Amino acid sequence: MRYGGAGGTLAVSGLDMKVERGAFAAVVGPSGCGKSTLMKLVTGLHIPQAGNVSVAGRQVTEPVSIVGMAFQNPTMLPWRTTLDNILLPLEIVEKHRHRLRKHKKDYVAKAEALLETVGLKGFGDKYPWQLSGGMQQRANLCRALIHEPELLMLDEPFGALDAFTREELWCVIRDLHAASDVTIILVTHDLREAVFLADQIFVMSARPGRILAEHHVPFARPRELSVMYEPAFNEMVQGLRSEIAEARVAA
Ligand SMILES: Nc1ncnc2c1ncn2[C@@H]1O[C@H](COP(=O)(O)OP(=O)(O)OP(=O)(O)O)[C@@H](O)[C@H]1O
Repeated sequence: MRYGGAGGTLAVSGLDMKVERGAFAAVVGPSGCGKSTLMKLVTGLHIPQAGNVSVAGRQVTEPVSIVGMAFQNPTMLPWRTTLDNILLPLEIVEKHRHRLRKHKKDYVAKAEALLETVGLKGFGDKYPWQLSGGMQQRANLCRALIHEPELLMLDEPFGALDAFTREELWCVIRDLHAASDVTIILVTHDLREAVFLADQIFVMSARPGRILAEHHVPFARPRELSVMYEPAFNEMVQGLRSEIAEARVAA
Protein backbone atom coordinates (compact mmCIF):
# COMPACT_ATOMS: atom_id res chain seq x y z
CA MET A 1 0.00 0.00 0.00
CA ARG A 2 1.52 3.28 -1.17
CA TYR A 3 0.17 6.73 -0.38
CA GLY A 4 0.35 9.62 -2.84
CA GLY A 5 0.87 7.89 -6.20
CA ALA A 6 3.90 6.14 -7.72
CA GLY A 7 6.56 8.29 -6.05
CA GLY A 8 4.69 8.46 -2.71
CA THR A 9 5.22 6.77 0.66
CA LEU A 10 5.31 2.97 0.65
CA ALA A 11 3.50 2.38 3.96
CA VAL A 12 3.22 -1.42 4.07
CA SER A 13 4.62 -4.11 1.81
CA GLY A 14 4.47 -7.92 2.07
CA LEU A 15 2.17 -7.61 5.05
CA ASP A 16 0.98 -11.22 5.45
CA MET A 17 -1.22 -12.10 8.38
CA LYS A 18 -4.22 -14.27 9.14
CA VAL A 19 -6.59 -14.00 12.10
CA GLU A 20 -9.06 -16.83 12.73
CA ARG A 21 -12.73 -16.11 13.37
CA GLY A 22 -13.36 -15.40 17.05
CA ALA A 23 -9.68 -14.82 17.84
CA PHE A 24 -8.23 -11.79 19.61
CA ALA A 25 -5.16 -10.50 17.75
CA ALA A 26 -2.89 -7.60 18.59
CA VAL A 27 -0.53 -5.76 16.24
CA VAL A 28 2.50 -3.98 17.68
CA GLY A 29 5.47 -2.29 16.05
CA PRO A 30 7.61 0.82 15.88
CA SER A 31 5.97 4.20 15.41
CA GLY A 32 4.96 4.90 11.82
CA CYS A 33 5.29 1.25 10.75
CA GLY A 34 1.86 1.20 9.14
CA LYS A 35 -0.42 -0.08 11.90
CA SER A 36 -3.17 2.41 11.13
CA THR A 37 -2.75 1.68 7.43
CA LEU A 38 -3.32 -1.99 8.21
CA MET A 39 -6.55 -1.09 10.01
CA LYS A 40 -7.73 0.94 7.05
CA LEU A 41 -6.90 -1.88 4.64
CA VAL A 42 -8.84 -4.44 6.67
CA THR A 43 -11.89 -2.18 6.95
CA GLY A 44 -11.83 -1.26 3.26
CA LEU A 45 -11.16 2.44 3.87
CA HIS A 46 -8.11 1.95 1.63
CA ILE A 47 -7.75 -0.61 -1.15
CA PRO A 48 -4.13 -1.81 -1.67
CA GLN A 49 -2.45 -1.35 -5.07
CA ALA A 50 -1.13 -4.94 -4.76
CA GLY A 51 -2.22 -7.93 -2.71
CA ASN A 52 -5.50 -9.07 -1.21
CA VAL A 53 -7.47 -8.44 1.95
CA SER A 54 -10.26 -10.86 2.90
CA VAL A 55 -12.76 -10.50 5.71
CA ALA A 56 -15.10 -13.40 6.50
CA GLY A 57 -13.96 -15.13 3.31
CA ARG A 58 -14.78 -12.19 1.01
CA GLN A 59 -12.27 -9.99 -0.71
CA VAL A 60 -12.45 -6.41 0.52
CA THR A 61 -13.23 -4.01 -2.32
CA GLU A 62 -15.18 -1.33 -0.43
CA PRO A 63 -15.82 -0.30 3.21
CA VAL A 64 -16.84 -3.42 5.11
CA SER A 65 -20.15 -3.16 6.97
CA ILE A 66 -19.62 -6.17 9.27
CA VAL A 67 -16.74 -4.34 10.95
CA GLY A 68 -16.93 -2.13 14.03
CA MET A 69 -14.16 0.41 14.64
CA ALA A 70 -12.93 2.34 17.63
CA PHE A 71 -10.04 4.79 17.47
CA GLN A 72 -8.00 6.65 20.07
CA ASN A 73 -10.12 9.77 19.74
CA PRO A 74 -13.78 8.93 20.35
CA THR A 75 -15.02 11.84 18.15
CA MET A 76 -18.55 11.85 19.50
CA LEU A 77 -20.88 14.46 18.01
CA PRO A 78 -21.32 17.06 20.78
CA TRP A 79 -24.89 17.99 19.83
CA ARG A 80 -26.17 14.42 20.13
CA THR A 81 -26.74 12.54 23.36
CA THR A 82 -24.52 9.56 24.12
CA LEU A 83 -27.34 7.23 23.13
CA ASP A 84 -27.86 8.99 19.81
CA ASN A 85 -24.13 8.88 19.17
CA ILE A 86 -24.18 5.13 19.73
CA LEU A 87 -27.05 4.74 17.26
CA LEU A 88 -25.25 6.85 14.64
CA PRO A 89 -23.66 3.96 12.65
CA LEU A 90 -27.14 2.51 12.15
CA GLU A 91 -28.28 5.75 10.56
CA ILE A 92 -25.29 5.85 8.25
CA VAL A 93 -25.17 2.26 6.98
CA GLU A 94 -27.92 1.84 4.41
CA LYS A 95 -28.94 -1.68 5.37
CA HIS A 96 -29.43 -0.72 9.03
CA ARG A 97 -31.18 2.59 8.39
CA HIS A 98 -34.42 0.98 7.35
CA ARG A 99 -34.36 -1.45 10.29
CA LEU A 100 -33.61 1.36 12.72
CA ARG A 101 -36.67 3.29 11.59
CA LYS A 102 -38.86 0.22 11.98
CA HIS A 103 -37.44 -1.12 15.23
CA LYS A 104 -36.13 2.00 16.95
CA LYS A 105 -37.28 0.81 20.39
CA ASP A 106 -35.34 -2.45 20.09
CA TYR A 107 -32.17 -0.64 19.05
CA VAL A 108 -32.49 1.85 21.89
CA ALA A 109 -32.87 -1.10 24.29
CA LYS A 110 -29.78 -2.67 22.75
CA ALA A 111 -27.76 0.54 23.11
CA GLU A 112 -28.86 0.77 26.73
CA ALA A 113 -27.84 -2.85 27.33
CA LEU A 114 -24.42 -2.13 25.82
CA LEU A 115 -24.07 0.95 28.02
CA GLU A 116 -24.77 -1.23 31.03
CA THR A 117 -22.15 -3.79 29.89
CA VAL A 118 -19.46 -1.10 29.81
CA GLY A 119 -20.50 0.38 33.15
CA LEU A 120 -22.43 3.39 31.83
CA LYS A 121 -25.97 2.42 32.80
CA GLY A 122 -28.23 5.48 32.77
CA PHE A 123 -25.75 7.75 30.96
CA GLY A 124 -27.45 7.51 27.55
CA ASP A 125 -29.15 10.90 27.85
CA LYS A 126 -25.95 12.74 28.76
CA TYR A 127 -24.03 14.63 26.11
CA PRO A 128 -20.47 13.49 25.35
CA TRP A 129 -19.01 16.65 26.87
CA GLN A 130 -20.69 15.70 30.16
CA LEU A 131 -18.65 12.47 30.25
CA SER A 132 -15.02 11.93 31.29
CA GLY A 133 -12.49 10.72 28.70
CA GLY A 134 -12.78 7.15 29.98
CA MET A 135 -16.58 7.28 29.84
CA GLN A 136 -16.47 8.62 26.28
CA GLN A 137 -14.19 5.77 25.30
CA ARG A 138 -16.64 3.28 26.86
CA ALA A 139 -19.46 4.85 24.86
CA ASN A 140 -17.23 4.70 21.79
CA LEU A 141 -16.97 0.92 22.27
CA CYS A 142 -20.78 0.70 22.42
CA ARG A 143 -20.98 2.61 19.15
CA ALA A 144 -18.51 0.19 17.55
CA LEU A 145 -20.62 -2.75 18.72
CA ILE A 146 -24.19 -1.54 18.11
CA HIS A 147 -24.51 -3.24 14.70
CA GLU A 148 -23.17 -6.53 16.13
CA PRO A 149 -20.00 -6.57 14.02
CA GLU A 150 -18.28 -9.87 13.32
CA LEU A 151 -14.94 -8.06 13.44
CA LEU A 152 -13.99 -5.30 15.86
CA MET A 153 -10.98 -3.15 14.94
CA LEU A 154 -9.43 -1.19 17.79
CA ASP A 155 -6.76 1.39 16.93
CA GLU A 156 -5.03 2.57 20.13
CA PRO A 157 -8.42 2.91 21.80
CA PHE A 158 -7.04 3.40 25.30
CA GLY A 159 -3.94 5.47 24.50
CA ALA A 160 -5.24 8.75 25.87
CA LEU A 161 -6.48 7.35 29.19
CA ASP A 162 -4.86 7.17 32.61
CA ALA A 163 -3.42 3.82 33.70
CA PHE A 164 -6.31 2.83 36.02
CA THR A 165 -9.05 3.65 33.51
CA ARG A 166 -7.10 1.84 30.82
CA GLU A 167 -6.90 -1.31 32.93
CA GLU A 168 -10.63 -1.11 33.68
CA LEU A 169 -11.36 -0.92 29.97
CA TRP A 170 -9.05 -3.84 29.24
CA CYS A 171 -11.34 -5.88 31.48
CA VAL A 172 -14.42 -4.54 29.67
CA ILE A 173 -12.96 -5.62 26.31
CA ARG A 174 -11.84 -8.97 27.74
CA ASP A 175 -15.39 -9.66 28.94
CA LEU A 176 -17.01 -8.46 25.70
CA HIS A 177 -14.79 -10.83 23.75
CA ALA A 178 -15.47 -13.72 26.13
CA ALA A 179 -19.24 -13.18 25.94
CA SER A 180 -19.48 -13.12 22.12
CA ASP A 181 -17.82 -14.70 19.11
CA VAL A 182 -16.55 -11.39 17.78
CA THR A 183 -13.07 -11.36 16.22
CA ILE A 184 -10.92 -8.51 17.53
CA ILE A 185 -7.82 -6.90 16.02
CA LEU A 186 -6.16 -4.42 18.35
CA VAL A 187 -3.42 -2.06 17.22
CA THR A 188 -1.43 -0.77 20.16
CA HIS A 189 1.86 0.68 21.36
CA ASP A 190 1.20 -0.76 24.81
CA LEU A 191 2.86 -4.18 24.99
CA ARG A 192 1.25 -5.07 28.33
CA GLU A 193 -2.13 -4.32 26.83
CA ALA A 194 -1.35 -6.62 23.88
CA VAL A 195 -0.18 -9.50 26.09
CA PHE A 196 -3.05 -9.12 28.57
CA LEU A 197 -5.77 -9.10 25.91
CA ALA A 198 -4.64 -11.04 22.85
CA ASP A 199 -4.34 -14.68 21.82
CA GLN A 200 -1.84 -13.87 19.07
CA ILE A 201 0.50 -10.92 18.66
CA PHE A 202 1.92 -9.75 15.34
CA VAL A 203 5.11 -7.69 15.42
CA MET A 204 5.55 -5.31 12.49
CA SER A 205 8.80 -4.04 11.00
CA ALA A 206 9.56 -0.36 10.53
CA ARG A 207 8.12 1.20 7.37
CA PRO A 208 7.37 -0.26 4.93
CA GLY A 209 5.56 -2.43 7.45
CA ARG A 210 5.51 -6.21 7.17
CA ILE A 211 5.04 -8.94 9.76
CA LEU A 212 8.34 -9.80 11.46
CA ALA A 213 7.00 -12.31 13.98
CA GLU A 214 3.80 -13.86 15.25
CA HIS A 215 3.53 -14.95 18.88
CA HIS A 216 0.96 -17.10 20.61
CA VAL A 217 0.03 -15.78 24.06
CA PRO A 218 0.01 -18.79 26.39
CA PHE A 219 -1.89 -17.41 29.42
CA ALA A 220 -5.16 -19.19 30.23
CA ARG A 221 -8.46 -17.32 30.08
CA PRO A 222 -10.19 -15.71 31.84
CA ARG A 223 -7.17 -13.53 32.64
CA GLU A 224 -7.12 -11.33 35.71
CA LEU A 225 -5.04 -8.15 35.92
CA SER A 226 -2.80 -9.98 38.42
CA VAL A 227 -1.38 -12.05 35.52
CA MET A 228 0.69 -8.94 34.72
CA TYR A 229 2.77 -9.54 37.84
CA GLU A 230 3.77 -13.05 36.78
CA PRO A 231 7.37 -13.48 35.57
CA ALA A 232 6.26 -15.21 32.34
CA PHE A 233 4.06 -12.20 31.48
CA ASN A 234 6.93 -9.78 31.96
CA GLU A 235 9.28 -12.02 29.99
CA MET A 236 6.89 -11.92 27.06
CA VAL A 237 6.58 -8.12 27.27
CA GLN A 238 10.39 -7.81 27.41
CA GLY A 239 10.76 -10.12 24.42
CA LEU A 240 8.37 -7.99 22.37
CA ARG A 241 10.12 -4.83 23.48
CA SER A 242 13.48 -6.19 22.24
CA GLU A 243 11.99 -7.22 18.89
CA ILE A 244 10.55 -3.75 18.35
CA ALA A 245 13.80 -2.07 19.44
CA GLU A 246 15.67 -4.19 16.87
CA ALA A 247 13.10 -3.36 14.19
CA ARG A 248 13.61 0.35 14.87
CA VAL A 249 17.39 0.07 14.59
CA ALA A 250 17.09 -1.94 11.38
CA ALA A 251 15.01 0.85 9.83
N1 LIG B 1 -2.66 9.76 3.87
C1 LIG B 1 -1.34 9.60 3.85
N2 LIG B 1 -0.57 10.18 2.91
C2 LIG B 1 0.76 10.01 2.87
N3 LIG B 1 1.46 9.25 3.75
C3 LIG B 1 0.76 8.64 4.71
C4 LIG B 1 -0.68 8.78 4.83
N4 LIG B 1 -1.09 8.06 5.89
C5 LIG B 1 0.02 7.52 6.41
N5 LIG B 1 1.12 7.86 5.71
C6 LIG B 1 2.51 7.41 5.96
O1 LIG B 1 2.53 5.99 5.96
C7 LIG B 1 3.33 5.50 7.02
C8 LIG B 1 2.51 4.58 7.90
O2 LIG B 1 1.50 5.36 8.59
P1 LIG B 1 0.51 4.76 9.67
O3 LIG B 1 -0.32 5.87 10.18
O4 LIG B 1 -0.17 3.58 9.08
O5 LIG B 1 1.55 4.25 10.77
P2 LIG B 1 1.31 3.85 12.30
O6 LIG B 1 2.14 2.63 12.54
O7 LIG B 1 -0.13 3.73 12.58
O8 LIG B 1 1.91 5.11 13.03
P3 LIG B 1 1.92 5.45 14.61
O9 LIG B 1 2.59 4.29 15.26
O10 LIG B 1 2.74 6.69 14.67
O11 LIG B 1 0.50 5.62 15.01
C9 LIG B 1 3.87 6.72 7.76
O12 LIG B 1 5.19 6.95 7.33
C10 LIG B 1 2.96 7.86 7.34
O13 LIG B 1 3.65 9.07 7.30
